[in-house]
Amino acid sequence: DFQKGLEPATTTQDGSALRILIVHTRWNTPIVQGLVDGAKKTMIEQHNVKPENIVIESVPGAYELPFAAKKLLEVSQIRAAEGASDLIGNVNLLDGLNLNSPTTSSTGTAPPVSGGAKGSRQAFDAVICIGVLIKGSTMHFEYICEAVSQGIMRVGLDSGVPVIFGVLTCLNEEQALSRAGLDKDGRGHNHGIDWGSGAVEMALLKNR
Ligand SMILES: O=c1[nH]c(NC[C@H](O)[C@H](O)[C@H](O)CO)c([N+](=O)[O-])c(=O)[nH]1
Repeated sequence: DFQKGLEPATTTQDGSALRILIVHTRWNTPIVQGLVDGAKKTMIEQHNVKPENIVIESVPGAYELPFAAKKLLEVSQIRAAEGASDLIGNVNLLDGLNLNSPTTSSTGTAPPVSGGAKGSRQAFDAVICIGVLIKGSTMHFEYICEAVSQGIMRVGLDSGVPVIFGVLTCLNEEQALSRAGLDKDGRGHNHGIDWGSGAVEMALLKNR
């Protein structure tokens, strides 16, 4: 069982250049929202991730998390490559980088990343998949937990982008509330905090 103080110690890291995707489910929404808020707040306040560089998407349930993470990662990587090709498209080999072109900034880097989820061309540096599975009276829970954990691991390994497993697999609602820091006696710990720190740490490791 979770014992306070055993979670991984985290120091502040420089997340200021990172773009992070959070995909969350629409099951057990008050608990999921607490976890999402914990991850987002930690990334912004402790690790200096820019709010406009945190993109939040939702899916019906935990079983949909791996597909959404895979798909949204792919789209972000294609858009980033398009951005780079726009830049390359403006290189006039005869006289070097055409710095007068409207699509390159004075430093000849890719077009300035316009803030916000839709406009940015920066690929995601990490994904956090957040969901809450609570056991019912059938084996449905076991099958989903296994499929989702294997699926999320596979997206990370296949894409080369770290995907944080932010899925609580609980035997009852009390366990879930405690792990989102929403339990009445306040003895719990919001695991979203650890997932936010983990996403920044693994994104920086990917970018080394
Ligand atoms: O996110 C969850 N999805 C759940 N089921 C839905 C599943 O994730 C898929 O959305 C559904 O099977 C359609 O693919 C849950 N339960 O069934 O208990 C649950 O607790 N949490």
